[in-house]
Amino acid sequence: MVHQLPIIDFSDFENRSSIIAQEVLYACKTIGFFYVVNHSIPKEMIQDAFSLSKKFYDLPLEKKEEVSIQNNRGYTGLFVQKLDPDSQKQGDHKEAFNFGPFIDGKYDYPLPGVFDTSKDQLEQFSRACHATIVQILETFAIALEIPEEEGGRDYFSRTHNYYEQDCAQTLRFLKYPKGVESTYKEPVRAGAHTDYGSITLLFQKDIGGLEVQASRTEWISAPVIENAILVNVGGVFDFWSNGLLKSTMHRVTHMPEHQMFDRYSIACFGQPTRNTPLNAIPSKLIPKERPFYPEIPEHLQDKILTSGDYLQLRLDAAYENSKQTLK
Ligand SMILES: O=C(O)CCC(=O)C(=O)O
Ligand SMILES: [Fe+2]
Repeated sequence: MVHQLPIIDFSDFENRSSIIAQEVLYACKTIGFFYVVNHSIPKEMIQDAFSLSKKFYDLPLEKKEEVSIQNNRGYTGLFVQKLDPDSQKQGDHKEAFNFGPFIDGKYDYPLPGVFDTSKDQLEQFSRACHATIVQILETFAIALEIPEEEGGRDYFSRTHNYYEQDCAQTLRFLKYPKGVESTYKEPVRAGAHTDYGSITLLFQKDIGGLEVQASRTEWISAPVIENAILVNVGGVFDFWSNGLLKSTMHRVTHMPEHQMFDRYSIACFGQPTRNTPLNAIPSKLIPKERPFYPEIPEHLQDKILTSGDYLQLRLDAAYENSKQTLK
């Protein structure tokens, strides 16, 4: 069993890519989570994103509700999302705002004024996240030894083109408001779940609370590590790789400091463009047989799903009362 999440150094990426790729593959075959240090997203850019997030959450509720979630973009209030519908009575005790991509300052979903006036900053951050996701996708292709004629190290990253019309990357600002114990009775603040996309980047600020499932019965903490990005494999990759890359359950639990302090985090969910078929990956390391995936209906288990099909199945399960149709 893994007792601590691995920390992988991405410095000098071009020269060290094959060593980094082996470390990433090992982490993803075992616990499915790792921290990246010496990544290429400037510290100030991350701090500025957190400041912007706070500015939005400080708005009155009515203002936030004017941009309520539609097509998986926009604001979700407290208790709306239920990440673990089988065991949660109430929804998650958190607020979230989902952004899609920004293309040269343009976006096609409702944005409140605080974000619209900072759209250049948001675009830079969203693209910096995308660049880091691309690096990680390259490490997958290198470690899986995808043949050159199949696309080599670009095999996965070419399906995540930021410029494509249907680029589905989701950037998400999260807030877990302080003082929860008195009003909220669930044992967790965000239910146990696996992510839906390909790769998730998570930025935590000051306050921990995230836990990762290390075995059937044990959870280990994923503490805040200064200047590190926490990375995990999402459901798309677990399914696409026939279970080689693990999309591991995680949750946000109560911690004593949550009484006194709001917890902010930022997630960026990489997602292959929606029409990407999740068909056999050309690598001898990929298992031939696909394991059973409980989140996929019986009749679709052996079918080649597209990335969009997969995402829609997961969204249907998570937002039981407000259907999030993808465009
Ligand atoms: O807020 C966190 O630390 C985790 C959020 C998360 O797991 C998610 O939104 O999928
Ligand atoms: Fe998650």
